[in-house]
Amino acid sequence: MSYNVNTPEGTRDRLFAECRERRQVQQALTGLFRRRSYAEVITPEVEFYDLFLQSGNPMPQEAMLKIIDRSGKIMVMRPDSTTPIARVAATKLRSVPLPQRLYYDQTVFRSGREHRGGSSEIAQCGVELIGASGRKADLEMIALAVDCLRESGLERFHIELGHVGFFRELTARMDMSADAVERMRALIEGKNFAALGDLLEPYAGQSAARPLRRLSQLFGGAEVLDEAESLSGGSDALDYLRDLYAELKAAGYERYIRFDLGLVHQIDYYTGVVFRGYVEGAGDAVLSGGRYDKLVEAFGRPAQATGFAVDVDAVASCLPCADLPRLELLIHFGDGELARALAVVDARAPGTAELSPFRALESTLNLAREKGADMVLVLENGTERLVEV
Ligand SMILES: N[C@@H](Cc1c[nH]c[nH+]1)C(=O)O
Repeated sequence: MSYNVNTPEGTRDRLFAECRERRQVQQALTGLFRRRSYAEVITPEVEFYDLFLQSGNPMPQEAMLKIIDRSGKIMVMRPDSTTPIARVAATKLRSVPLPQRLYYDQTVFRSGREHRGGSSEIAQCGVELIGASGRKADLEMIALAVDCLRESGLERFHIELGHVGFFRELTARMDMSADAVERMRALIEGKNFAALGDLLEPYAGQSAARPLRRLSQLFGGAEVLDEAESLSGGSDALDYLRDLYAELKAAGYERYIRFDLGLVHQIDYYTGVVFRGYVEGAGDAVLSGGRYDKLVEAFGRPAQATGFAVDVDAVASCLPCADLPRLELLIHFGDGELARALAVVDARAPGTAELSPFRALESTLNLAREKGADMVLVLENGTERLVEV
């Protein structure tokens, strides 16, 4: 393998149309965030590893890309934006009144996604609503998640709502080690029905074993709340989801909302409603978020919060391909004609005209043929003429 020509695993060059599509989605999302009064923050690309241990691990430590600095400290390429933003809200923005609405447009780095064809560099646009608890803040966030995907140009998508409290309520009723609960969480998250059944086998006599076993299959329309209710015998988390649904329905968001009670999330900091956005026909989530009421407090400022991030490239890949402009005109200009030549380029649609670097007109004409341009504009001694290629 040559290190000169290959990029590291999980990374790649992105060219032309892909860049345009990414920018288009970023513009749509950040425009919407600003309209809803979110202000931008940019956090460092490299952070101390310890930062991410502050309130549980947001992800397995082997997923973080590590760097050792000069003094031997372990640093990581930003694996998540929510944790650094919680740090900022609790420190630099400590005296700014709550709630704070913050947004970001930055990359996170997570390795281990390569084997599924995924990238280690994930361009995210996200929001954090810090210092707001309860249903109004959750409703604002879920409505914004729907509006984001609509604003990006997607039509066939939905947001799946879950609640980590439901899983917690059920596991609290189980006599089970913390380790087994964690293993169970991973199996539910991965919708690994068979292994989940095996894990729960020895606990079959306990009352919450049956709903836990069904958890990874409890997804779909609002009817899954009824099924979950009859399996579990009722739960505060389910009542809360029902209440949110009624309000979202009244606001016209009903067609975008589904439920997945098996959404028990790998990221550790969630404490309440969690949600993911899916585009029909595409496998992985394009949006992910939820309520995290303890993370900001871990940095010294009690503040309940909620937020989400959009995977910009995942959204872009679901949109129709952007048409790249075609070069139509080359400009062949003589001495003293630079300003006029640039004025012609600037006046035309971007990407449709460019300057020829050659002195001889014949070379410019050859270049025009090679690049497929239709015309050459010759600017010489204050005159201009068009030459067909
Ligand atoms: N940081 C989360 C998304 C999120 C933002 N706020 C809350 N959750 C992620 O990358 O999946």
